[in-house]
Amino acid sequence: MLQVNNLTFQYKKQPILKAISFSVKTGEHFSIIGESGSGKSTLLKLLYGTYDLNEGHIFWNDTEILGPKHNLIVGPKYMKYVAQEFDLMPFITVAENIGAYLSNFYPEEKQARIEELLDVIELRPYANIKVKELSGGQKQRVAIARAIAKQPEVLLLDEPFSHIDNFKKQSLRRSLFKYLKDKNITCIVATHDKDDVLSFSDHMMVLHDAKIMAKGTPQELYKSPKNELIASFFDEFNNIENYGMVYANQLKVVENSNLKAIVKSSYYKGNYYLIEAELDGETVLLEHKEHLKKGLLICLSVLKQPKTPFQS
Ligand SMILES: Nc1ncnc2c1ncn2[C@@H]1O[C@H](COP(=O)(O)OP(=O)(O)OP(=O)(O)O)[C@@H](O)[C@H]1O
Repeated sequence: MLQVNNLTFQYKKQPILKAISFSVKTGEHFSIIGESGSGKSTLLKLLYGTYDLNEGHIFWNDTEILGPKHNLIVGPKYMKYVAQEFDLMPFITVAENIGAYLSNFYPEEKQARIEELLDVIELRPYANIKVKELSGGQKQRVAIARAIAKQPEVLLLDEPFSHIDNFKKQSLRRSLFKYLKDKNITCIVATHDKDDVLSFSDHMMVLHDAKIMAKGTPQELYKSPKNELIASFFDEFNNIENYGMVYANQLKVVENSNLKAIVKSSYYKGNYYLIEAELDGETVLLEHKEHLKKGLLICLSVLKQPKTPFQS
């Protein structure tokens, strides 16, 4: 288990992270989300032992993870960290980069392992291409494969698919996260992408103002977002009187109701349209299966229980 107790850190005067405590069980997939600059990358770097903490402790099982004051080489052996700037060897091939830290003692096993990893990152046809000839997204995939080559106990991923196109992203994400679960590798992901979180994370945490704003399972945070920042991570939402935060997919067009709105715009989204409408002088967003004409009067129904008087 990874245990973070009361971690506080500042690069200069301003604290970046204050009194952060959380734990991640072995084999769990844990996501860290938060706005740009909220300290996600910094936290991953601290978990890797890149800097000394100002206060607090980090443990992996019974071993404390300590910073450079205590270690000549940053990064414990059982942990791998894939940073946003992946640091590969450009003049050797994809296969050689992936195998860089694997022992040459058993060449057949090494080859088999490289091939297994090439499949995980879906880059088998590029095995013999030099890394300098790859695109940014392909390099990112090689960096991930190299990090898992020696089967770490803990993998830290910073925006792991940020350079990868939408054509590949979905299948690669499933393939990598399934591989990590199968191997019981604890995985901590800093991300801006709800698709990295919703289907894969066991738990997640939101960083804001140097603190933990919320923690829970993706289902808990999605179903009852504590505030607008959290709701906006997951989806388009509205703030509707008596109901609070209502996702666009919880607002439906019905034959008749007291909620009457005028359509302003329809945005094609593939299997639905995102409709922008005006309700009591406020803009609301809803999902609808068809395009609706600008100026159309529609009646809306909220697929959510109204708030009780005690809810905020
Ligand atoms: N090496 C550094 N020296 C000084 N300040 C830094 C350093 N690295 C990051 N910061 C500052 O720390 C804060 C948190 O940065 P960090 O990169 O951890 O945020 P983040 O949540 O990962 O952002 P993003 O989502 O944009 O990657 C920012 O205000 C940033 O300017």
